[in-house]
Amino acid sequence: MKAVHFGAGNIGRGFVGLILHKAGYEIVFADVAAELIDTLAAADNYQVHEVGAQPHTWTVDNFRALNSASNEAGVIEEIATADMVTTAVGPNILKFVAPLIAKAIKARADNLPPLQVLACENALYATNNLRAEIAIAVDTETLAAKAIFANTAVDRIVPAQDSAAGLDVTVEDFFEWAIESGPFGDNVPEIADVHFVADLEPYIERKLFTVNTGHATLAYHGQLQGAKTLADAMAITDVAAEVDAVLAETSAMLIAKHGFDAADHASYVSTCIRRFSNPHLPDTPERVGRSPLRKLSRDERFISPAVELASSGTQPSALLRAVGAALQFDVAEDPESVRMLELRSSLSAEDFVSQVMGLSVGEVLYADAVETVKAQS
Ligand SMILES: NC(=O)c1ccc[n+]([C@@H]2O[C@H](COP(=O)([O-])OP(=O)(O)OC[C@H]3O[C@@H](n4cnc5c(N)ncnc54)[C@H](O)[C@@H]3O)[C@@H](O)[C@H]2O)c1
Ligand SMILES: O=P(O)(O)OC[C@@H](O)[C@@H](O)[C@H](O)[C@H](O)CO
Repeated sequence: MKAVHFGAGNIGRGFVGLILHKAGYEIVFADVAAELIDTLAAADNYQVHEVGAQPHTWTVDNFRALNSASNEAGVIEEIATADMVTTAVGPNILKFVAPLIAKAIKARADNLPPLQVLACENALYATNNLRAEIAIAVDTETLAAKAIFANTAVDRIVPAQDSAAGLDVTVEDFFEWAIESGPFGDNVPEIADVHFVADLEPYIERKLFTVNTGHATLAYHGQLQGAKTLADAMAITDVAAEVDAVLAETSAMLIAKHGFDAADHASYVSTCIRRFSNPHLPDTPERVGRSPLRKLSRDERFISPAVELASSGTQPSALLRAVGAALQFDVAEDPESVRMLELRSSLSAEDFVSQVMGLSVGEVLYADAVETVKAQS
């Protein structure tokens, strides 16, 4: 079995690559970072160090690496004959990898089973978004015959890596990968570490609105308090209280919407808090808070649950305070942070809320969001 994986970064090598390798796949990493790809192409293996209560080191081998910027044809050829193509490039990058996948689907031999396409990004239904980009270049009949699209929820904290580590990746010991089973019909892939589920929505929403909402809240409030790592931020009483408050709000929303058992959900939340506090994981507010414009958008970790709560008559006060902290995320190396600060000074609070958060005048939460932006001006 062969998988082509776009994005040989942290989650690519430390999660998708590892799990597919353990399931027996040969992996072809495709990335635009020339140095990374050259190093991977020259290596026989790399190691994944799981740190936490149950440390373990895995060796990943049986991979190749191709530069998807300078060798598009090579990547297309690999995808055309692969069983699976996965991505971990960032939700906003999917439109750049889609044309290569589209060309590969068109070139795929009729006698091969459909290509399995999975976007492993932190976003609701990222595979649907990738499919829409691919569909621009492939007719409906070919797409239906030659490809299967499955949404996924991926969960493992992989911090930015020390440059001295080379290809090796340090990751937390926890992981969870849920993939919707329906699109595969009777041919669900055999991947021991994956949880195939009939209905992904509860899993993806629980993950994004617990792990990622809590994580981002910790990063933004923690950075304002001067914390250099996420574990340090968790040790600041006021910051930890904001994380608890935000997760109490999203827990209420998730339990009401998906019918989770309250005790099971409380245990899920406690596990997240423990994961955020992992002292062996050198994670930073800059990484976890990255791309604040994406994180403040309508379908993302703050505004989506806040709208859901406000629609049912609950004031999402902690989520709005987290939004207020996010609006102050000032990291010169992060283009979205720079752009967000420019937009905050060039747009009215009302226009910022419509353009960045996707809320319309008169819509639930609109007025509170405008007040939150004004409070930071
Ligand atoms: N790191 C985590 O803890 C974590 C956990 C779950 C999900 N994710 C999600 O996984 C995705 C990747 O995150 P990451 O932390 O691994 O980031 P990363 O920056 O470490 O890796 C992204 C990789 O994508 C590559 N890339 C960028 N543009 C590309 C293109 N056009 N074609 C091919 N490759 C391209 C980059 O060069 C980089 O190597 C994001 O959507 C993120 O939300 C991350
Ligand atoms: O990747 P982002 O920017 O959407 O979010 C930053 C972190 O919260 C995220 O990468 C987590 O570490 C990950 O989602 C844990 O599964």
